[in-house]
Amino acid sequence: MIESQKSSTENHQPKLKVCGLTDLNQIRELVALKIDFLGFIFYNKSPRYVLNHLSLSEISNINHSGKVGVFVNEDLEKIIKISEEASLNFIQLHGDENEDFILKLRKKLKPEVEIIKVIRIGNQESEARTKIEKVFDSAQTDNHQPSTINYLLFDTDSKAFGGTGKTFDWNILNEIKIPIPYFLSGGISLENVEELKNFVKVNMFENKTLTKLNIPFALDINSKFEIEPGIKDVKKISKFKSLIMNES
Ligand SMILES: O=C(O)c1ccccc1NCC(=O)[C@H](O)[C@H](O)COP(=O)(O)O
Repeated sequence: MIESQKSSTENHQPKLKVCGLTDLNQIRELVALKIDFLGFIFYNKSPRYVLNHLSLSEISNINHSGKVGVFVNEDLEKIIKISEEASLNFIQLHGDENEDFILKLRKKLKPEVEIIKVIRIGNQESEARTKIEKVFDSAQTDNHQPSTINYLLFDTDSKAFGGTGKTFDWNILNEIKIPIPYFLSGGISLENVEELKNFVKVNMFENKTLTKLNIPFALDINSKFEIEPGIKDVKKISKFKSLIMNES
């Protein structure tokens, strides 16, 4: 984890990821707003499929250290190629990628590129727990580096994989030991800011030590801040950022 990311966890102030970007002017505005992570969808069934709008070299030329490529059950060599040609900093695996695949990917990716593994949450706490344990049992066995997966991202389960605008019951996460920093995702909007702040507060209050804190490392927003798929409402994002960072 890089230094700036550590200090954010220690301050209990979640970082912000805006996902599903397709427009260079909007990306410039979001960079000026100091958005921490910029998400690009490389899944051609998504209405936010970035390669319908931007080339890999245009993405590569965006000067930002939080460029996240989102992939769903993609071919490993294709992920490597895109990661290098678009100069991505993070790979978000949003499908059913298994431990073997993630390990192979880790070995082929540049060491500085970090992996975010998505866990899609349904209605059952026990199911969520099993999914987390499965990811970690496998990632930590044999001589695997503990850093195979750098972050988790919890999103709402759906056949579309992501970008649904639907929330899951965040309280499911309260009872689960989450061993690494995580992104909270799925239907986050201006309408649930108070609920979100409450969730973060409850977690800070109920856990005594920093290592046990279950608060999100970052919040991931997408379809609830759009005018149409891939076109963001930057004013709305700016308002959300102020509210969540207690700036207003
Ligand atoms: O956004 C998409 O179209 C998408 C499609 C397939 C897989 C992932 C996708 N998005 C990835 C994200 O990280 C989204 O931000 C996340 O699913 C939350 O989206 P939303 O519920 O719309 O806030």
